[in-house]
Amino acid sequence: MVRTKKFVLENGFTNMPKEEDFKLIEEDLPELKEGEFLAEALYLSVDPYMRAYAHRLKEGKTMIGLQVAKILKSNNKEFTVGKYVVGHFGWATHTISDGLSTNADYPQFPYIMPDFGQLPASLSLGALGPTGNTAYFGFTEICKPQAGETVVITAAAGAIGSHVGQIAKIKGCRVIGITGSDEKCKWLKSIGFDVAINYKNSTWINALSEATPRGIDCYYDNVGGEISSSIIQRMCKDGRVAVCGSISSYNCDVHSLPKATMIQPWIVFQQLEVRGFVTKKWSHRWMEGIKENLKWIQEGKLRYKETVTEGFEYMPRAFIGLLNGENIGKAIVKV
Ligand SMILES: NC(=O)C1=CN([C@@H]2O[C@H](COP(=O)(O)OP(=O)(O)OC[C@H]3O[C@@H](n4cnc5c(N)ncnc54)[C@H](OP(=O)(O)O)[C@@H]3O)[C@@H](O)[C@H]2O)C=CC1
Ligand SMILES: C/C=C/C(C)=O
Repeated sequence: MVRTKKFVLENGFTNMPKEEDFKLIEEDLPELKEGEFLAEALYLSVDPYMRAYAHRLKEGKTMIGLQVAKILKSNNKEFTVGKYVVGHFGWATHTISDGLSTNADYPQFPYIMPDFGQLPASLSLGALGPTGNTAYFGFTEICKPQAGETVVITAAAGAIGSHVGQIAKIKGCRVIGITGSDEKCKWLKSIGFDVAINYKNSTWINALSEATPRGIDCYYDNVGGEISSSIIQRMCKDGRVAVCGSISSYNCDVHSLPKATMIQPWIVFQQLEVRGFVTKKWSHRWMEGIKENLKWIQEGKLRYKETVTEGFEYMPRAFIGLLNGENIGKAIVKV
């Protein structure tokens, strides 16, 4: 008999999630049926979408989330013992799966982790998983960057932002990152960003103007709100905006969303292409993104950083820390 620990949602979130909103419970798992396997989590991901999708979460249900897990027992020919599986198994230490989609709200099939050579399995949650693919497809397909263009990225020191910035450098662009601390700015410069600006400084817009004398060709938007309105007002004609997320709104009730300056005149007169996306759109090309990012990492062109919280019981703390901007690079939890 295997016992799993899991976090269920105790209370629906009001504004910033609190540790009391989660409850850690233990459960015995049943014996495996034909076609099933048992996996033990090694690393779990904490991500902003867990807050953005809060309206879909039900009290008493296991928190949603991706993990990479080791297969301990199996009655499934595709998922054999000893392999690592990447799956949306939620905030749980042990899972029984039949290899099919586990979550109707975020349907995605588990898959066997590709061979990363000596690189850590945790990268399957970040640079060599959804994060890397969100950066790769969202940036290359929507921003369509050209060498010499100016690219601005928000939440630039986070998992996706730092990855996008490095792809932009590979593509020959000039890259400006907007982030929330001087320490993060320093790190962005160390991985090749041309300019890094702390939006918590009251003069950040002046710094952005100085850094973009010709305007902005591509904007990879992770935050939305007033920061994005200020950036979009500096876009060049025919500029492209990839709207990846709007984290500045996630902790607000839908009835009290922050107001931001109107941007439609800039969209019209600069003839901007503004495109939202969800990475699932490129599910059919998933392994292409992973392969490309792996190649860049192996060639030394793409660096990754992880903020690792040790201990499954600290999942809520790691998640709240992410929403508070405590992470640099990808936020993960090591069981
Ligand atoms: N469209 C899609 O398919 C997907 C979209 N996303 C979205 O991408 C974005 C980045 O995600 P990810 O890289 O995983 O997370 P990050 O690693 O970037 O972590 C979130 C960061 O957001 C910043 N932040 C938090 N609150 C605010 C705020 N009010 N204003 C400005 N910045 C804030 C913080 O950094 P700082 O110190 O700089 O403030 C924090 O570290 C999110 O919006 C997420 O929802 C993610 C996955 C898939
Ligand atoms: C699939 C992820 C979506 C967001 C908004 O994070």
